[in-house]
Amino acid sequence: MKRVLDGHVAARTPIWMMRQAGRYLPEYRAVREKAGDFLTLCYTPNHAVEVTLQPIRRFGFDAAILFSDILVVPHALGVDLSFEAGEGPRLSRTTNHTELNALRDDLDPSRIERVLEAVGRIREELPRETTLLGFCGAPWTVATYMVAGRGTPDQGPARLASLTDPAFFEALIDRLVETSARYLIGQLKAGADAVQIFDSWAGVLDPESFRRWSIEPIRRIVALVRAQVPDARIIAFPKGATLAGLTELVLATGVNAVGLDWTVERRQTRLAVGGRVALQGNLDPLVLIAGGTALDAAVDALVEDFHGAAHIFNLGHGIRPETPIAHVERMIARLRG
Ligand SMILES: Cc1c2[nH]c(c1CCC(=O)O)Cc1[nH]c(c(CCC(=O)O)c1C)Cc1[nH]c(c(CCC(=O)O)c1C)Cc1[nH]c(c(C)c1CCC(=O)O)C2
Repeated sequence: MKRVLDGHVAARTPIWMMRQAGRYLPEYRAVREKAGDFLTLCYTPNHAVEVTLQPIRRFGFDAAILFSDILVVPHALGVDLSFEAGEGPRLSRTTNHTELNALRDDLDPSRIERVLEAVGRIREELPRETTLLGFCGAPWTVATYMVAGRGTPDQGPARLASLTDPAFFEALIDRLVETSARYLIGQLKAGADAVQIFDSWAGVLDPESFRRWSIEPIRRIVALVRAQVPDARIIAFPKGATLAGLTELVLATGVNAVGLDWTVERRQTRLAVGGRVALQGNLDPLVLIAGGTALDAAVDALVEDFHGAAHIFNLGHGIRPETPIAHVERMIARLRG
C-alpha cells in the first residue's frame, strides 16, 4: 500500500476498511466487554494492540489502523469525554476564549504516551508487508464536537460559533492544528507508516468556510508534519466535500491520497485529481450490509471505475456494527478474484 500512496498503480489493489476493528467482530466485542468502557480500551496498550490486529488476522487486510479515536486529542487537552452506549460521544463544551484558555496547550503525555506505546507494539507485531496507519481528526471535525459537546445533525453549533466569534474559533482551530501535528509526528516516529486525517464533517461547510476551516488547517498540519518527517505519507478524508472542494484540497495541501465517500462520482474525480494523488474508497457501507448480488455489482463497478488508477480499496465511511462478517468475506473474495 505504501507504493500506491507514492503514486504507483498496484497489480493487486490494497484493501482496508474504515472502522475495521469494531462491534461487527465478536472478538472485538469480547475485548470491549473485558475493558469496560471504550476509553479504557483506547488507553490500555494491550487491548489497543489486540483489537488493531484482530481484523488483520481474520481478513488479511493490507493496512491496519491504530485503534483509538479522534476525540482522544480533545481529551488529552483536558476536555471531559465519555461514550454512552448507543448514544455516541459526550464532551464538556468549549465555546469561548475562557473555556479554551482553561485547556492545556499541549497533549497530556500521560494519555498520549499510552497511544504511542501501542503504535510501536503494533508495528512490531504486524507482518512487515502490512501498512500501519495512524490518524487524527481534522481540526474542523474535532472542533465541531468540542463546541457542541456531541454529534448533531449538521454541527450547527460549531458553524454558528465560527460566524459569531471567529476570533475564538480561529484560536480553537490553531490549538488543534498544533497539537494534532505533534500527535501525528509522534505516531510516525513511533512506527506508523502513514497517517489519515479524518474530516468527517467537511460536508456541512459552504465553499469559503471549507477553504478556511477544512483545507487551510489540513494544509498547515501537512506542512508541520513534513517539516519533521519529510517523507510522511498523508491521506485526507474530507467526507461530503464536493468535487471542486476535493480538487482544491488536493492542490492546496499536498496530501498523498484522498479518501472518497460513497456519493462521489468516481470517473470525474479520477479525471480531476487522479493523476496527482492516490484515491481511496468508496463502497457504500450499506451495500456491505445488503450483501448478495447488490454487493457483487457494486464491487465490480468500483473496480472498473478505478482500473489503472493508484487506488486503495475502502468503504465510503466506517463499517456499521450490524454488517454480517460473511459479507466482508464475500467482498474480499470478489476483489481478490
Ligand atoms: C467522527 C469520528 C469519531 N471517531 C472517528 C471519527 C472519524 C471517522 C468517522 O467519521 O467515523 C475515528 C475512529 N474511531 C475509531 C477508530 C478506530 C480505527 C478503525 O478501526 O477505523 C477511528 C479511526 C473507533 C471507534 N470509535 C467509536 C467506536 C465505538 C465504540 C464502542 O465500541 O462502543 C469505535 C470502534 C465511538 C465513536 N467515536 C466517534 C463517534 C461519533 C463515536 C460513536 C459512534 C459509534 O459508536 O460508531 C467520533
